[in-house]
Amino acid sequence: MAGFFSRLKEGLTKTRNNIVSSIDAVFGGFSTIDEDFYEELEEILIMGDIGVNATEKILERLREQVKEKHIKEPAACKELLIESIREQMQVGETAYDFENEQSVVLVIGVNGVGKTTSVGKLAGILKDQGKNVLIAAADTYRAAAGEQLLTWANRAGVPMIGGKEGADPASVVYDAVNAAKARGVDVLLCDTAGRLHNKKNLMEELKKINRIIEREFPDAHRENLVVLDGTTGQNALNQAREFGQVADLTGIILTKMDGTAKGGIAVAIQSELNIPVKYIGVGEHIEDLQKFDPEQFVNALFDVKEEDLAEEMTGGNEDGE
Ligand SMILES: Nc1nc2c(ncn2[C@@H]2O[C@H](COP(=O)(O)OP(=O)(O)OP(=O)(O)O)[C@@H](O)[C@H]2O)c(=O)[nH]1
Repeated sequence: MAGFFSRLKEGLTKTRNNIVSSIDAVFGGFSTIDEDFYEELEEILIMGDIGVNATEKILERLREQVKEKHIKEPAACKELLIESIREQMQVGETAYDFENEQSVVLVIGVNGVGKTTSVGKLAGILKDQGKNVLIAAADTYRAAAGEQLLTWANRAGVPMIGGKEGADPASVVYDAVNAAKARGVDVLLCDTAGRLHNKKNLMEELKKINRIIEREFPDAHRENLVVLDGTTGQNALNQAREFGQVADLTGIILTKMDGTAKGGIAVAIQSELNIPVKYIGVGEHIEDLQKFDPEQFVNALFDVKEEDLAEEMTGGNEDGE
């Protein structure tokens, strides 16, 4: 787990250097907690893509706590700010039932966000858990997409079912679902296209794929993961909302968090979408896709030291790691 945490921390370096060092500068630069202090914090959080709504909630909570605890020194409320961000990210227990049941996992998202890469990484993770995994390459619009996925499938040591360029993606899914049933596959991972002639066609195709899975494999546990590119900021929220109109989204894979200084988007997503971030991508290697733990994310971001965590845990958090 230590390796995981340090990879996460390393992946969040750009965000830490941006948001967290600016926050530190405010804590160090103000001698009293006044409106200017809150305004500066607000600006930094919004600039870091935490989003207007989540920022408002975070600062409202901070103000309450500052009042309640009679805090006068800005430096003394850093912990409270971190805690308030943590609170905003809590969405309850995140379930990974697809790991333990026969499942079909549909991976959707717009073009270039990291769907194929994430399917490949996920296949590797599940295979390492001893699962029988099958990949369906339902992005038949781009020949390179199938080849790229095959490279990942080979790397993960997992079979793949694809179709010729231009084949009907729904027919690839049909074949893959039936193969999954026949072979007793634990998890079928379906990569989908991110680009069609227009958005309407893309959405219609996803609906069709959904219907086929429901009809052919009604007993399978379903997981619909939308992939969002962390570097696209608030746009990512809109994409999730749009995909949410055609598929019952069960989780988010937030990619490229290593490539952005505005990793606050994870806070905005957790706080505003009501769909849990299940995985976070912090690099291009297989081990750079990690299960998302909001607590760990905030600790990695703010570089919360182990001693501080131990203190917090003895403060009543019994189910800490
Ligand atoms: N740095 C970084 N790069 C990533 C991450 N995830 C994906 N990428 C890169 O993002 C690029 C696009 O990823 P793809 O997996 O091809 O995206 P896609 O959504 O399948 O794209 P289409 O097939 O065009 O729809 C690739 O160069 C990946 O290596 C990540 O977490 N960090």
